[in-house]
Amino acid sequence: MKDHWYETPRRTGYRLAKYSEKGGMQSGEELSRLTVPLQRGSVKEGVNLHFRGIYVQIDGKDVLHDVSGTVKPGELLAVMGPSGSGKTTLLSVLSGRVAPEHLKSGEILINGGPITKRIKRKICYVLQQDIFLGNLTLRETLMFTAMLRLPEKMAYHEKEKKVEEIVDALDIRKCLDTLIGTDIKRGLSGGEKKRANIASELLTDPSLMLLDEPTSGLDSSTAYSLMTTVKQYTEQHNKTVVTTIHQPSSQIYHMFDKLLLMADGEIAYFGDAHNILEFFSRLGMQPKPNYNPADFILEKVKESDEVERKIINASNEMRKVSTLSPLTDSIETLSTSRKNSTQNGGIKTISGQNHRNGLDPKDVHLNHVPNGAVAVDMGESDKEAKWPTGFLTQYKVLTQRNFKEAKPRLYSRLNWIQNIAVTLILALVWFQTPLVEEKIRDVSGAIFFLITYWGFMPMADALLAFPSERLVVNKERLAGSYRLSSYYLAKVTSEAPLMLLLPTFMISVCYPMCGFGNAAGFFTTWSLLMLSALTAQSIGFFLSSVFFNFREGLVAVSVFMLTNLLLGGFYNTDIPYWLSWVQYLAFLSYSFQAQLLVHFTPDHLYRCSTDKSLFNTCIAAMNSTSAEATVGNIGTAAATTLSSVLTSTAAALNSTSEMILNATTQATTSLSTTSLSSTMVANATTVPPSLPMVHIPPEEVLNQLGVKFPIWVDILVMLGIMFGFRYLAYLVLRYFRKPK
Ligand SMILES: Nc1ncnc2c1ncn2[C@@H]1O[C@H](COP(=O)(O)OP(=O)(O)OP(=O)(O)O)[C@@H](O)[C@H]1O
Repeated sequence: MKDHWYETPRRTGYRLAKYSEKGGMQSGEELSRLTVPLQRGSVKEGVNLHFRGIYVQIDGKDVLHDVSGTVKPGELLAVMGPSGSGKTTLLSVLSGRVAPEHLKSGEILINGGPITKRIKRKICYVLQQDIFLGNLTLRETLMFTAMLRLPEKMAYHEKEKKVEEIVDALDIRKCLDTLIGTDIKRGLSGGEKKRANIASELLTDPSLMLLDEPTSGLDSSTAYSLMTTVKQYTEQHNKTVVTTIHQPSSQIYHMFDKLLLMADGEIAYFGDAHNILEFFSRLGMQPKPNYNPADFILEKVKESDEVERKIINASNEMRKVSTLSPLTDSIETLSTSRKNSTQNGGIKTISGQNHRNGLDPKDVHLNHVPNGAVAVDMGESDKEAKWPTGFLTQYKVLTQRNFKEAKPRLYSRLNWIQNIAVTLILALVWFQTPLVEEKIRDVSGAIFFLITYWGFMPMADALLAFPSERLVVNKERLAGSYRLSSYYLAKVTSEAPLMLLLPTFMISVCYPMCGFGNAAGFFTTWSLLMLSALTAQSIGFFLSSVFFNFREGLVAVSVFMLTNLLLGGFYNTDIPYWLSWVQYLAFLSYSFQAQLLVHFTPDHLYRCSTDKSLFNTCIAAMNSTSAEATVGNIGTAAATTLSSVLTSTAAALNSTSEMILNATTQATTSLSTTSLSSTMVANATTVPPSLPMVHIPPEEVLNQLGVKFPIWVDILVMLGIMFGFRYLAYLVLRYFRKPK
């Protein structure tokens, strides 16, 4: 074996520090220079990455066991190994995303310094899955990323230019206006998505790029073209790239500068990728001529446990020799002598060069400059803001992005069809409902339906709010793109107007068609319906933050709504005392009562029933009408008697005088008329004769319908529930849904 392991960067003019298994260092005076030289001031350089002795244990199993390596600017390190050998875990460790309880030990140096929180944010980590918001186009995706992750002071047109450059570099210009796509809606192809994934990470111009399986799922020519692009980008822009890869073609394999072969969490080889066959041949393992080296080494590692052990042992031997070399000695000395080794996200990080220069690791940080790579500053206090953009910019950009993303979800064709159908049924069934006592129950039924429907719908819609974009938000939060608070506020702000359009449509059609009131009444009814829908949405947000699984969330919404309905006093007024308190928590009950209060008002009176009424005012009016009718009956009887007396007197006197005859005729006529009237009055004792137009006082209707509180109490309670649940959802996201 010849030269391998560490060498100082060509670009910085340092001499090669070569080691051989036999002889150790051949040119070692630069051993102290493990990294790119760091000078005071801003030095636009690449990043040297060193990791050493990484141990990761998950559930008692050693996932990574003493893994070490190094990569320089302009180099492409491939991490290969059978499935489950720990490749992804290693990338997670390098990006600082492994839980502290799993990372038992290890050191990671970036340019000889520790990975501070800010440096961590400058490392681009392209995940294996292509995580995007599917309803945005590629251009929108990249522009929103640029707006969020590039410095605020960078002009908009510069950000556009940057996007254009990256799009060209990755050859995805032709699909700039194509939707990313979802499971249902087709969009970018697999290869385009991979490029888009890398493009969105490259926007921040990271110096260290960690790519997890960038070619998985791609056909060989797409994979080759993608890796060619990555290789060119690495060299041209002096990037340091670590990529995991499963089974590269030989063409792709030859692009790698270094290879880290993993087997069962251990190193089976680390060194120059082109020396791998030599390493295997020294172990007596020769590939057939023209055999793909990648296939060969993976086959060997997987051949049997003994072969795997033999390869690992040989690799360890090779590393031992290297450990004796002055270079690694030097690392050792540095690591042990370090006074200020720091703990960062579970990763023990040490400062190398900086300490020797008498500088504190805290003073080493990476600054992003718009057009260059990472600028390594030393000796200056860390003045860089924690976030690339301010709260307001984040809020504005995220609101716009969410508005675009949520619109297709909330205004899907299915949603419109459903709502138009329900609106039509409601408007036709309750069409021009007359304002009579018999219709009070019907109208309150319509109100109840409206608030229940607009209780359930926003709640169920909100269930998808967080789970649908959880992966994107987690990825962006881990990359330090924005604050959770700005995301959350943007989310609730942008979804509110979107959600309110459909109930507004429904109430605007139904209110006049059903004859529910005048314009003033419409406004208050609409406002209360919106408040109710927003309250329901808040509960949905909360449930969505708790249950990331949609099915579980749907069950939670159903249980919540049914509890509201069953214990809210709508169906049963005789709720057991130990459960009766629940009705005071039922938001539907407040919403319903508020709607009743604005509907049954003095401007919108209902007429008493002409049959049996339930309302005191109507009963009293009915009774007084009956009494009047009885008094009239008595008068008629007296007239009849008088007429009879007159008639009989006339007959008795046998008077033929005209006057008396006239009187008799008049009396007879009067008798027949009176008899008719008497019959009518007799019938009116059960049905009053024309009951005067009596209206039911609204308070009697409200009392009858069980309204308990004044409207301001209902509104206050709904506002309380709305803000309370929104805040609870935020707390859940912040403390229980931290991205890992
Ligand atoms: N969170 C976890 N809980 C339990 N086991 C885990 C966890 N993460 C990783 N492992 C285990 O660690 C081992 C290495 O996993 P890792 O994903 O790093 O492998 P890999 O080489 O990237 O595999 P692949 O090539 O299939 O993606 C596997 O055995 C895996 O089951």
